[in-house]
Amino acid sequence: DRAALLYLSAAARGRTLLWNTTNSNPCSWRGVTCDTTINRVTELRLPGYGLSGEMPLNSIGNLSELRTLSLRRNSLSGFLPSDLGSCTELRILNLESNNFSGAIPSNFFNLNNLLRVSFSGNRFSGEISDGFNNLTMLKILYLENNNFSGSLPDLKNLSQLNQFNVSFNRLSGSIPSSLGKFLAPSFLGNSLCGPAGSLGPCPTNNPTNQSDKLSSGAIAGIVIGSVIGLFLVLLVLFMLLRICRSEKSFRQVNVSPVRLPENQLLSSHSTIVAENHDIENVVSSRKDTKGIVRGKVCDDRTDGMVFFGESFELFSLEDLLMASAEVLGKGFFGTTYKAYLDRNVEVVVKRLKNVCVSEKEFRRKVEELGAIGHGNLVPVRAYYYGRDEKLIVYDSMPTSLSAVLHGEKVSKEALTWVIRSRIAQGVATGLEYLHSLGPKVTHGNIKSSNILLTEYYDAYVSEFGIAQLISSISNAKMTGYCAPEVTDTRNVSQEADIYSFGTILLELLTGKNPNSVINEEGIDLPKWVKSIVKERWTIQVFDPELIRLQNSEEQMVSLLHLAISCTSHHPERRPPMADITRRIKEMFR
Ligand SMILES: Nc1ncnc2c1ncn2[C@@H]1O[C@H](COP(=O)(O)OP(=O)(O)OP(=O)(O)O)[C@@H](O)[C@H]1O
Repeated sequence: DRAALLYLSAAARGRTLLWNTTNSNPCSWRGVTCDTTINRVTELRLPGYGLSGEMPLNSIGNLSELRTLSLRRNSLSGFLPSDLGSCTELRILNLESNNFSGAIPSNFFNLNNLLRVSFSGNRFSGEISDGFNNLTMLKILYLENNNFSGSLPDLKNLSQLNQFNVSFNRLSGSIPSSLGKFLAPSFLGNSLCGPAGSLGPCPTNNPTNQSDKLSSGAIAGIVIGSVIGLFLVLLVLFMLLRICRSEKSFRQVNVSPVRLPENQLLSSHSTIVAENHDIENVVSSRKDTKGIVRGKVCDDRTDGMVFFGESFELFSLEDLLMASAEVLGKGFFGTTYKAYLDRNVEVVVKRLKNVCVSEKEFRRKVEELGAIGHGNLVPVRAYYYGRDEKLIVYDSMPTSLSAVLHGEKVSKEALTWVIRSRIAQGVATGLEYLHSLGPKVTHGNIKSSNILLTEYYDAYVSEFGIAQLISSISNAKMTGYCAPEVTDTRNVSQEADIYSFGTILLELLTGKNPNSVINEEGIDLPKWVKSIVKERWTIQVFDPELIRLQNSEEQMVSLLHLAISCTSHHPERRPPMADITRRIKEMFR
C-alpha cells in the first residue's frame, strides 16, 4: 500500500507532497486511514489537495482493501486507470470536480460493493454503460456535468438507488421507466423525454394512416416545440440558480438569509477546514425492536464533523459554513439556523451556547443521542465540537406545533380534533420510546416549539437530551412547561418530562400558549385548567375552534383528565409514559 501511495504521489503532484514519506507507516499520512488489524489502507481522502496529472496504473488499483476513495475538487485528468476494478471492497467513490475524461473502464463495473458514486463535474464521455446494473447496492449515482452521450440505460437492477443525476450531458431519447421516479432536475440539460415531470412525454409515431400521420406529425411538432421551449426556460432558470449558488448568494428564503458564523470557526480551525473537509462514509445501521439504533457514520476528527445514521447527503463542515442560512430563532440553548446546501438539501443547525460539559462528555452524550432512531423523534444528523463552536445538525422539518397553534400566518382550521389527537399520540409514542431506553434518559425540554410536524401533521419530538449539556437555566420556571419541582434544568427526571408532556396536551386542548398564560401570580396553564375544571365549567377550557368544528367532547374530556394527571403537582402521581401512550391509543381506537 505504501508503494502504491508513493507512486500516486509522484504522478499526481499536489499536497500529497506534504506526506512525511520518511515515516514508513503510511497510515499516519494525512488523508490515509488504515484498518490496523490487517494493516491495510481502507480510506483515502484527498479532497481539494491541488492534485493534478494522471492517476497511473498500480497506484490506487493496488489498494485492494480500499473502501472509500475521495479525490473530489482536484485537477486530476486523463482516463480512469483500468485497475481501479481491483478495488473490489470499494463502497464510496467520489471523483467529483476533476478533469477525468474518456469512457468509464469496463472493469469498473466489477465493483459491486459500491454504495455511492460521484463522477460529476468531469469530462467523461461515451455511453452510460448498462454495466451499472452490476452495481446492485448502489444508492447514489451522480454523473451530471460530463460529456456522456447516447441513450440512458434501463437501470432496473438498481432497486436501492435513491439519488440520481445525469443533468447537463449529451444524452438523448426516452427516460427508462426504472428512472421515472426521479424528478426533472436529474435529467435537465440533455435531449431526454419521458416520465420525469416537466420534461414532458416523448413524441410518438403512428404510421398506419396517412392523414393521421400528418396531423400527429403536426402535433408532435407542437409538443416538441413546447418541450424545447419549456426546456430552454428551465435550462436558463437552472443555470441562473447554479450561478447564484456558485456565487453563494442564495436568496430563496423569505427572510434575509445570513451566513453561518464562519469566521469564528475558521479563526480557530482555518488550516483544518481548508485541508480536510471530506465527510462521506459508509453507513452502518441496525434495527432494534422498537426503534432504530443508528451507527456513527463518520468520525473525521480532522474535519470535526461527526455523522450519524444514513447520512448520505453529503455536506462537510465547510459546506455547512458556506451555505446560506436563515435564522429560525434564538432559544435558551442557542441560535437555530436553517442551512441551504447544494442539491436542495436543507438541514437545521443548532449553535449551542453555555455548554457546560467537557469535550469528552459532550461527545459521549451527543453520540448517544445520535444513535437513537425512532419514527417520532427528529434524528440528529451530525455534530461538531470546537473550542468556540458546538453545533448539532438535525433534519429540517416543515413546521412545529407551536407555529401551527400560535403562529400568525396559519389558520387553526386545519387543526381538527383528529389531527390534534394524532399529534398527541405521536409525541407520546416518541417520548415513551425515549424513556424506555433507561430510567435516566429524559428529554429535558419538552415544549411545542420542539414538537415538529411534517406536512401531514406527523409529529416528531426534537432536541431530546440537549438540556443536559447546557448550564442550568435560572429562570426556567418562567417557561410554562417546567414541572414545579425542577430546580436544575440539566437534571430533569422522567416525571418532569411527563409534566411537560401533560402541558402539551393542555395546549392541544385549549389552544393556549403555556408561555403566555403564566402570570405574575404564578398562574400557569395547568393551574388555570384545574381551577376551571374544579368549578365544573370544563367545557370552557377547550379551544373554541375545536368546539365549533366537531363533536368529540367525550374524547376531549378523557384526554383532559389524562393531561391533568400528567401535570399533577406530585411527581409520583404522574403516570409513566408507557401507560399514557396506551391510554391515548385506547381513547382514539
Ligand atoms: N429541525 C427543525 N426543523 C424545523 N424547524 C425547527 C427545527 N428545530 C427547531 N426548529 C424551529 O426553530 C425555531 C427556533 O428553535 P430553537 O430551538 O432555537 O428555539 P426554542 O425551541 O424556542 O428554544 P430552545 O432553545 O429552548 O429549544 C423554533 O420555532 C423551532 O420550532
